[in-house]
Amino acid sequence: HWGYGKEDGPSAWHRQYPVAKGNRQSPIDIIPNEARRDSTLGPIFLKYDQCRSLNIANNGHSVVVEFDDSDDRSVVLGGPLDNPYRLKQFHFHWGGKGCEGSEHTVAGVGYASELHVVHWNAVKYKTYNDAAAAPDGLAVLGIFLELGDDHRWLHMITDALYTVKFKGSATDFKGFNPKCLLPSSLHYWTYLGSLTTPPLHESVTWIVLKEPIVVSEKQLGMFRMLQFNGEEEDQRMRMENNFRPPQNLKERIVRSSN
Ligand SMILES: Nc1nnc(SCC(=O)Nc2ccc(S(N)(=O)=O)cc2)s1
Ligand SMILES: [Zn+2]
Repeated sequence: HWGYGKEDGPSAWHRQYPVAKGNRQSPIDIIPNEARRDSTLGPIFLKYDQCRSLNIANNGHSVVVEFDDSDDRSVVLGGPLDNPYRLKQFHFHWGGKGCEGSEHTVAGVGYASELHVVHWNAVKYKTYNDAAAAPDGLAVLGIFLELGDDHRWLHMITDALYTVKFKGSATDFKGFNPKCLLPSSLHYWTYLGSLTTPPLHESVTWIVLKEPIVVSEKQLGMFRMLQFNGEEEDQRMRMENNFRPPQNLKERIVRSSN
């Protein structure tokens, strides 16, 4: 199975997932000076007030908070999107102590971590899995985390991490609204890309926010108590450095909101 180690990591994924060498792979290095300012790109709107979080889980690659996506109660719309996209889940990618950990980089510089808020096009597709394999199926909001003071709301996530230490564990996680994890500005870069983990489907309209949120090293360190392995496995592997490095931009352009 795929992972982030030497043998099963990003450089090996192409063997089982040939699309890894495709023309719209993610993440990428975003070069602000080369992004095209597009006046037709309007603001994005995040309608999360009615969102219903369900659980928090360790899927062996990251920690994921899932939402009830049985109706259009919470969606992202506007910006580059032709339809509203339904909130499905969010998860994180991070590094080792003091190392970089984001997936997208900005002019070659990485952040300590990156939050991905995953939405799917329920107007055009019947199920999430159908959408996840379609070129306009997903919209993922990328938010950079940089190190500084404690984030006032992240403790709601880090306080729950001990309950999902091992791969395959999940616990109830109700009443969490990801709005509390947003920066003050919703200015963004956008480009057409892919899932950043297998199956690497080229189905994502990426919306990467320019402004990072600030979390403390202590808070980010709590994520490293998670393990890639299941409770019953002998080999204990700390969950860290679960990020794919930037991929070739190929024939794509990155657009910038105003
Ligand atoms: N046959 C299939 N396997 N897996 C799927 S879709 C599962 C899924 O949601 N994967 C997923 C992978 C990466 C990302 S990410 N890091 O946000 O690009 C989001 C989501 S369809
Ligand atoms: Zn992700």
